[in-house]
Amino acid sequence: SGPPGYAPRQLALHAGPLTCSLFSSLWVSHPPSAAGMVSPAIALAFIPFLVTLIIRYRHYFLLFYRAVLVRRLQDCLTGLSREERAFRYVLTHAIPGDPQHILETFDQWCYHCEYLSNVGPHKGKILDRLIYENTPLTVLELGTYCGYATILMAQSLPLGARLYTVEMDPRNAAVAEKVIRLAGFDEDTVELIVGASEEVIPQLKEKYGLLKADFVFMDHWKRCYLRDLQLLEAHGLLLEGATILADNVIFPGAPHFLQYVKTCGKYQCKMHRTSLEYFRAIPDGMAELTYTGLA
Ligand SMILES: C[S@@+](CC[C@H](N)C(=O)[O-])C[C@H]1O[C@@H](n2cnc3c(N)ncnc32)[C@H](O)[C@@H]1O
Repeated sequence: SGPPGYAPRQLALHAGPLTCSLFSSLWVSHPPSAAGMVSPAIALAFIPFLVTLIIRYRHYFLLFYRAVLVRRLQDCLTGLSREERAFRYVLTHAIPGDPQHILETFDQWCYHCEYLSNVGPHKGKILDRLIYENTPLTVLELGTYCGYATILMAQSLPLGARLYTVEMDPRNAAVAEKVIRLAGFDEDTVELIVGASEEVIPQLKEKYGLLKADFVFMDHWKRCYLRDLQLLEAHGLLLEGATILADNVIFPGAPHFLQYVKTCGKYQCKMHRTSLEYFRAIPDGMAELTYTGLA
């Protein structure tokens, strides 16, 4: 799951070299006139290129439209953040105390109203299955957002297990706190920590009593994945055999993180190829790691 702004970045990555070479060849053969005007013939020559670009990357344009443009417009019109708007919808449509119904209500909102970067129903199944198979007692989530994945995991935890979830944005954390309590999870089961992961991780043992995690869900900013995994290792917070599930490693991607986990010798890696939350046409993946404690 990723924040708005990914679509243009992804587009620039794909379209950049092609656009540049096209522009530079046109520049050489037809430099702009003194008035700085591009001739209509050259402008016309671009139309097929633009149409091809739009068709090829239509799903990324749609993502940009829904995640950025609609969001900005609604923010101005309502004076609320989109996460607060989603919470209002959930509050009026979901059954309190029923986590599954709350998740489905979020999904309805995301498919029919506005885009949210929850893990979503398809990748959610992978997460749910791993929690079910591993029966972890101590779970750490990095990036709570609205609490979607938090309640998805919490509902499958074995009795006596504890989930710590870390969110740095206080507005998102306020929404998540309400969602988690609406779903019926108390502070003994789910503890929401408001702060940036790089500050919270070093304090997990002493301040929060998290000695070692046997399941980690990484779903915050992708550029933080590698740094935070190494922080977890350095502070001895990973139990041998722990599972780490990292979302969005294909879109928007976390190449340095993937390179590290594949080469450092401390992890067994498996890739779950899937699609971006609420966008079946955009490929994405989740990396499942098993910490061997070696190397
Ligand atoms: C993709 S959303 C998380 C989605 C959530 N896991 C779910 O599936 O419902 C990413 C969230 O991570 C938070 N975040 C990003 N970097 C962070 C960091 N370094 N520490 C804590 N939270 C972070 C953002 O504020 C955002 O709310």
